[in-house]
Amino acid sequence: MVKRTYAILGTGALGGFYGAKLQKSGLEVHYLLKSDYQQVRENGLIIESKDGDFTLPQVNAYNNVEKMPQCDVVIVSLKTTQNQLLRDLLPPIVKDNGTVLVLQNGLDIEAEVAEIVSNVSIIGGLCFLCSNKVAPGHIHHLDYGQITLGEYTSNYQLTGITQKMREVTADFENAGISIELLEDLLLGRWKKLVWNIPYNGLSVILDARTDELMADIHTRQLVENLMWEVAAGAKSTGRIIPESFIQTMLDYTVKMKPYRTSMKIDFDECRPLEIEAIFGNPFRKAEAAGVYLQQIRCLYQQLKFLDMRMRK
Ligand SMILES: NC(=O)C1=CN([C@@H]2O[C@H](COP(=O)(O)OP(=O)(O)OC[C@H]3O[C@@H](n4cnc5c(N)ncnc54)[C@H](OP(=O)(O)O)[C@@H]3O)[C@@H](O)[C@H]2O)C=CC1
Ligand SMILES: CC(C)(CO)C(=O)C(=O)O
Repeated sequence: MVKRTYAILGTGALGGFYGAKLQKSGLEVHYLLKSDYQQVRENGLIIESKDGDFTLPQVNAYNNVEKMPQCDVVIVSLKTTQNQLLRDLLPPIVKDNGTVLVLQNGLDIEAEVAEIVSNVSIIGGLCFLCSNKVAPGHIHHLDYGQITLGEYTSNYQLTGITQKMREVTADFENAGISIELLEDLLLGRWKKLVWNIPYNGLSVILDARTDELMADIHTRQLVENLMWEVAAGAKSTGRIIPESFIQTMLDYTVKMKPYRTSMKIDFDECRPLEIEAIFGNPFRKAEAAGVYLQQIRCLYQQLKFLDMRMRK
């Protein structure tokens, strides 16, 4: 059987981790980098992981997509704040009839990708991962790692489990990454937002870790109210998030090790925040369906202020 080749668009905390796992399992992986290019080209990748540390002294590193070979599967793992680059980065490296696997947080990114490339399958992946890039080419995987995958079709109609989903799943599972398959990508994306909207947003605005947000009765209530509003957003697009799921997310976070969300880390390190993909797209999608997500819009407005002030 011919092995599929992979490209990683953005070799950071997430792309570096999954790419290195795929390479370690025997697949050919090509990594696009920016500031870490020289270091990674010369020294490879270091993965410090709760599942076992490993290094890849030699990797296929690039700082220009034009030099990369076309690959069967292209993993989009930039921060969504860089997605305006996809128009230039994606077309040269994805094979005709290949797959684009979007592993970013947020909503509606697959629809943006579909406007850029045609004759490819687009799969969205929700990553339940806690990983940080701690130095150039050095990734620290703290916890979790499972990915939930669903294939995108126009307007997020239900697809069932497709052949392309099964192929990607086989490669990831062979690399030791657990996969769950979804027939309804849009529902999966809304469910991931049940976590990301309250915790990412409040962690920045209130300067708090997840354990602090859960320990205080006022912030815990805020978290829960926001989760309900995400469920209302989902409902406006015809997707039902059951009450039990909200309870599961609250319980999951209470049991989690105290966690500084990725948005809080970005804020602390003065990097642009993924506000549009995680907050803007959801409230705009709901508004287009006639439902006004007041609390989420309020978080969005505060985060936009903080992001703008930080950049000044
Ligand atoms: N980290 C995690 O545990 C999780 C992350 N996610 C999501 O995954 C996505 C990626 O996040 P994460 O990996 O944490 O982010 P990182 O910032 O760690 O990684 C993004 C990488 O993209 C690189 N990059 C940026 N611009 C370019 C460019 N023009 N060419 C090549 N490389 C470029 C960055 O390089 P440089 O540093 O040089 O700018 C960086 O290494 C986000 O949407 C996030 O929300 C979802 C779940 C968990
Ligand atoms: C929920 C969490 C922290 C890990 O499961 C995550 O996936 C994220 O930061 O987006």
